[in-house]
Amino acid sequence: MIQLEGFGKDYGDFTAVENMDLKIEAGETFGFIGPNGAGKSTTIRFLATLLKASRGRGEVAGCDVMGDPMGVRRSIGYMPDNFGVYDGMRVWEFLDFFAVAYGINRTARASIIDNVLELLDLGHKRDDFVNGLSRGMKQRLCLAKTLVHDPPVLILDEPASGLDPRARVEVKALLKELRKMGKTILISSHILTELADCCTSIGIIERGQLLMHGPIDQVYRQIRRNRFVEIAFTENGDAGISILRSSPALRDLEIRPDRVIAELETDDAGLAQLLGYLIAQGVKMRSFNDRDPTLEDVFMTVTQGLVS
Ligand SMILES: Nc1ncnc2c1ncn2[C@@H]1O[C@H](COP(=O)(O)OP(=O)(O)OP(=O)(O)O)[C@@H](O)[C@H]1O
Repeated sequence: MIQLEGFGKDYGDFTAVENMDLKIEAGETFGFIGPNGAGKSTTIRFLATLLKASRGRGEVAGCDVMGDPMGVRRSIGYMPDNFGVYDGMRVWEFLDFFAVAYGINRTARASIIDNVLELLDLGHKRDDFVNGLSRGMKQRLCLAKTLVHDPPVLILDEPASGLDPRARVEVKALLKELRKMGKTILISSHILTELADCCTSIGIIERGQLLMHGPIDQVYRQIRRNRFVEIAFTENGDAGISILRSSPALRDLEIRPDRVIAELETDDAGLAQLLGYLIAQGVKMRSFNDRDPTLEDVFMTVTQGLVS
């Protein structure tokens, strides 16, 4: 549904995105993850037909991004990172304005606006002025705007940025709902955990390079050679930490007040051996938990500390 082939973008001498290949299948919710300045918005703005590529090409819903921009625009709902709402308009008028722009006739518009308002839980704000809405409500209204022409593809640039935790949870729930409706979604974020439970696939971008992408479980598996073990010591914790530090398999060690998290390049046998050794050395533990990597772990492993 979304495809990039050798996409690159330069701003003068500066290369913002290098030679990016990407394929997102229909029905996927793709999390585009990277720190500030990584090149997410540049890629997204190209896909939304707002920016020309310096090299390469892209396709959205079968339409060539540069050859058929109108086809692409009809197929996408785009939410920019810096969105604005027009002052002096009521909520329903704002949506009606975009529905008119998409050429939807008057009769259809009324029911579409009602449906979209209901989906976004904005029905009670129908007649409010948009400039009086809270940030969270404005963000939701912007999301509503992307849906009025019922596009198969949604391209959302940091839709949850600046929202409080409750509003973030609501955005995530909404994304799941939209996925169930069959939408293909590309969503960007620099907050890793934000996307962990609502994406089917992810791509990790840093300094203009897509370092890794694929189905979320595949990406996890690729880095699975590194194991993340959470250990809570009850006695001789200092000795435990020294043992971990002297292990040749240790890649990273995070020490927290109640536990440590060791990243180890080893297998099941190696972990069993380490556990046995800790016990033999008189280190007491209430847990030694080989946990699944989190999105944060994946990101740190993949970017290998290039993040400044
Ligand atoms: N119009 C422009 N002219 C010059 N440089 C630009 C322009 N737009 C973006 N850049 C640079 O290109 C790089 C990528 O920017 P981009 O906005 O795509 O990153 P991003 O991953 O979306 O970051 P953020 O999370 O901060 O939005 C940055 O170094 C940015 O400063």
